[in-house]
Amino acid sequence: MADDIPILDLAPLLAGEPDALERLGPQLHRAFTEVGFYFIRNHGVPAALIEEAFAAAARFHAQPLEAKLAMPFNRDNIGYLPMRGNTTRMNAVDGIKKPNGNEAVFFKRELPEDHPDRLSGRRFRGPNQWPADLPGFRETALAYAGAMETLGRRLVPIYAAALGLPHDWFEDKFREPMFTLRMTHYPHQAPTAPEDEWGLAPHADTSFMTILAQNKVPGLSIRLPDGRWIDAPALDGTFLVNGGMMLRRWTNHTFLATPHRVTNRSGQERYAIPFFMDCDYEAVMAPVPTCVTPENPPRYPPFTYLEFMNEYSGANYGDRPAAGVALQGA
Ligand SMILES: O=C(O)CCC(=O)C(=O)O
Ligand SMILES: [Fe+2]
Repeated sequence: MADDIPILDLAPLLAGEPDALERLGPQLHRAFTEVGFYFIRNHGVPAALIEEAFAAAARFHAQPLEAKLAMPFNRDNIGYLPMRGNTTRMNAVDGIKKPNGNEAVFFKRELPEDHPDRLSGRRFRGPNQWPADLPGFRETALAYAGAMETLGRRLVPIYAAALGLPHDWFEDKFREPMFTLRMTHYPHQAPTAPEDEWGLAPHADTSFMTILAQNKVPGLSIRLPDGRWIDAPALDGTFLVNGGMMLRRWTNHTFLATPHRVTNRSGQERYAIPFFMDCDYEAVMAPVPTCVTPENPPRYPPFTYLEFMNEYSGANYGDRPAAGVALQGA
């Protein structure tokens, strides 16, 4: 099944070979017009760091429930969301009725306390919440998020090449990109559980780019554009990357935001550590010029991260997510 999902080798790019982007661009274009997912290999992220991040996710969720509830999910989309704490409605693929069978914790970029956005209380710019009794957890989460951000920013010029843009076209829009690190725990579901009892119901991500570390425990499946659901293949030493709704809107529907879902009937606990990367807080996502033609006029007015996320999370949103808010990471 790996045949369905293109594999991009990053070695030439990371080695600085001059024609690397020219060669990767068409591969990415094919991935995002035919599948919506691609693998990357030779990405330069140490396997030990990935292992550590998975272990940190397991340690976090092994804490007593009270410790996790002490850092409740908030209006910045930061903190802990308990089991069955949300139901996929927005971006839902089929009529989803049951809450998601996972618990998750969300972290964003650390901003200095005197950062203007912190001082003015801008949404999605608040402080991370950290567990009080997990030595080393914060360091690992930040190291992993840092490695993912570096990797994500290396990938962005490939998107420009794929879209027929100058290779630095996105550069001033990804100077300090928004991101979310999500650490999810999917308890094992009984083999007899109903079909529609999802670990994570079918959805499209909100992100520009989602980077997902390979999971030793299966459970993720992907809906190809022809409607077939395939199990995500686990290729050693790779990351699986997909695009979300922001990429789809920004590219005026040229690129796919492919639905996917999780069920964990493996008999083991499953953890996942997706990293969702978006553009800068202030960047304006106006339809990419090469994606606008007389036959495909702009489908959306220009928008920002904040506008998109406010709309996505529901306008009337207090300190807690409104009941039924869908939450797929970023
Ligand atoms: O658990 C996984 O493998 C994928 C998770 C996912 O799709 C998400 O968090 O948006
Ligand atoms: Fe997802």
